[in-house]
Amino acid sequence: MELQLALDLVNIQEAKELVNEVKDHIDIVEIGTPVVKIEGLRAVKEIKEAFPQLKVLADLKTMDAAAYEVLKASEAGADIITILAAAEDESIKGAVDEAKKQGKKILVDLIAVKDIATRAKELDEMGVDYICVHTGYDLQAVGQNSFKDLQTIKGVVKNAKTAIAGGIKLDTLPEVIKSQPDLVIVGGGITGADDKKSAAAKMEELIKQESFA
Ligand SMILES: O=C(CO)[C@H](O)[C@H](O)COP(=O)(O)O
Repeated sequence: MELQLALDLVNIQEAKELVNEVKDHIDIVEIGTPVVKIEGLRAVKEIKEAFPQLKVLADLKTMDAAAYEVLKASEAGADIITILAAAEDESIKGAVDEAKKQGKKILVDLIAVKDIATRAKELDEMGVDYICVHTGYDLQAVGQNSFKDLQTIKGVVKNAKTAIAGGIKLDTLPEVIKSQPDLVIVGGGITGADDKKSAAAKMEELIKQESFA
């Protein structure tokens, strides 16, 4: 099980400072969708150059022109690129094919998909690398989370790795870990903590304990 730090509400300099603080306790740095929109793929490039030991995920949430966007993010240094599960199958397949050519991975985000079991099964058959359940900020604000959705996709996904994102904090991480996702994505649970290094270290510890249990 890996831990991904999601950076959504920062500029490139702030991103570098945050990663520097927690770099020993995370596996993947996510350049969040708002960061890519505001700073461009330059954010991916600069973080990969500054922290080559970490994998970098570009959270493009691609909906169309998938192969081209995967190519550009790959050229910027991304190791993993995201596409929306709601995209056309042709887009998903284009993303998967381009990622294979570039030696990169595709994470598909199920945000806003209603029948996640059916879509997760289809995505799995299309050869994506990760399938992620995700409660975005706007649904977190009305008290929702993706913990049950994770169990649902674990029941149908046979090949891809499973991931979960959306409002995960230190106190809810044990419940998430029980469902054994391959990847846990945490933004505010680390970036909003008074002691970010300690929050990331405690999360890493919980994940390690469970992985070896
Ligand atoms: O993709 C995102 C928002 O669309 C976030 O990166 C993801 O939800 C993780 O952040 P947080 O833990 O703060 O919810």
